[in-house]
Amino acid sequence: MREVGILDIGNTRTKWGIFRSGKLEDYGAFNSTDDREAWIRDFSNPIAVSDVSGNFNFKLSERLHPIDFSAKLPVLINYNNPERLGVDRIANACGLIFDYPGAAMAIDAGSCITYDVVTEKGVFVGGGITPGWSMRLKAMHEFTGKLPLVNREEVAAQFPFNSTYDNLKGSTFVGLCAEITEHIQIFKTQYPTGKVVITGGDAIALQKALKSDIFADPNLTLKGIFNIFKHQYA
Ligand SMILES: Nc1ncnc2c1ncn2[C@@H]1O[C@H](COP(=O)(O)OP(=O)(O)O)[C@@H](O)[C@H]1O
Ligand SMILES: CC(C)(COP(=O)(O)O)[C@@H](O)C(=O)NCCC(=O)O
Ligand SMILES: [K+]
Repeated sequence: MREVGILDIGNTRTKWGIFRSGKLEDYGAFNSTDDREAWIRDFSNPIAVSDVSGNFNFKLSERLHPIDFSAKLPVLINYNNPERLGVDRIANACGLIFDYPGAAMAIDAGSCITYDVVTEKGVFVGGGITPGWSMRLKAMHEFTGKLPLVNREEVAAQFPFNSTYDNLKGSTFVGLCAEITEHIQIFKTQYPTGKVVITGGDAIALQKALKSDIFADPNLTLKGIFNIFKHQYA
């Protein structure tokens, strides 16, 4: 297993990674499905795939291996309906287990925000799911007659915000940060020495704004998929 490719197919973007001798050496995100297909065609080694979009064609190449959640995993799963659990969330749990020993929580700020908690004994015990940053802004535009589509960015202004754009932008951001901070606080009450790791497309922007002491690890899911693949095929 000198070289392994990884695909993390989310509901917004597909992220890719290449591990050589167990180390993530190259990574990125595709701009289109055509780019993704070309990458798969050109990659000559096994490719481990996590797909939560549900519309990826695994028949494109025989080098594609869906990570199999009914097979052995480096994490134990304690979830009422494990058959529905997002594979990206299990991958995040498996990323935590190897790189952040002890109790830990992954916050994956992607299309949705997921909270994934792993105990010190290496058991995934659930977490939470809420709408992601872009999804919140898109929803207000789509489900109203008059609200504009606003870019996700922080506002320099303070509450009370003074224009339509800043009302949407500013309070969405205040709400997002408050929600994440509250989840971290609850987690810390239950696991006082637990580590918190933020990942996903919005991780860096959010880490900067959050006052809590948390790690940003944008490649946590890629590393978790690799850990699972290694566990199942090595
Ligand atoms: N270049 C980008 N294209 C699209 N979304 C981006 C980009 N950079 C950051 N984002 C933000 O990241 C989110 C997607 O994060 P990602 O972790 O890729 O999600 P998913 O795994 O659900 O596809 C978007 O909803 C958006 O808020
Ligand atoms: C919650 C998710 C939509 C997150 O997907 P993402 O935002 O990364 O595209 C995905 O993990 C999923 O479809 N989960 C299934 C439900 C569950 O985890 O219980
Ligand atoms: K994700």
